Amino acid sequence: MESGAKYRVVMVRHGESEWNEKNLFCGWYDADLSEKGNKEAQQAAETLKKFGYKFDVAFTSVLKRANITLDYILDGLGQKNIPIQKTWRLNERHYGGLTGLNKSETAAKYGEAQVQIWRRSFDTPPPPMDETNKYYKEIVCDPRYAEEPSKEEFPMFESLKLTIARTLPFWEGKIVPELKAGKTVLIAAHGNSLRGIVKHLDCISDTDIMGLNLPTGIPFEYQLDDNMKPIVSMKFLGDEETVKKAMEAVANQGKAK
Ligand SMILES: O=C(O)[C@H](O)COP(=O)(O)O
Repeated sequence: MESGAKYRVVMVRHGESEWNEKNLFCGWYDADLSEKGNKEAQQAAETLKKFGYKFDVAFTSVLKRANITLDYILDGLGQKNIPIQKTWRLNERHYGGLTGLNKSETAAKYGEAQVQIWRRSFDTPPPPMDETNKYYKEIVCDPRYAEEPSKEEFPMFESLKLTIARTLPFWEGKIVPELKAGKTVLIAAHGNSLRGIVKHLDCISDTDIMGLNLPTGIPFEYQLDDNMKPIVSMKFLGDEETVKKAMEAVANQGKAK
């Protein structure tokens, strides 16, 4: 590790999902990985193996696109026996009433600027999901949420600010203690739940966070000092050009065709 660094955590956004492929707002809908997403997850395992990563504990959401990505990675590393904690607090941001809509069609209807605000602003939430949304029942009545979140906590929409409000307590309460215990941590989660953690670690402003798009399936590392401050920040394990192109592709999902 770099000098002054004490803790290492690797984060990875799930591989491309079938709804990413169709360019649909996904959020808490439990989309599967696309064929490309499976391959991205397998490539992530190969990359992490090449760099010799050995994880002690992993964290993921309760959504299968992240869980399958994690499974591919741990399987590829031969580390499937490490403890895994799954939590709704690492779920993707809840896209509310936009869930299931096509991002380009939504940009054509409401304007690219409005879609950019819904996708990337800090504290402007999407419109709420209500019972007329095709996916309302499937999400709200999902047995995986029987215990938590509580009825009061169960989101019908989330801004990044609201997402951070439920992700950060888990980071501080469950992930940081593992790091302080000397564990190397792997987090397989989602574009916006990870944007929230990154915003916190790097103290990114509410304005500057609008410019961050995380690519699918490319792991990135943080090395943190004793005060959890980054010594190494968002170091992607992939060549710069590939990462840049992948980030641009995510940004362009919000363009009207
Ligand atoms: O939930 C989704 O639609 C994606 O996984 C993340 O979408 P975004 O890049 O539009 O925020």
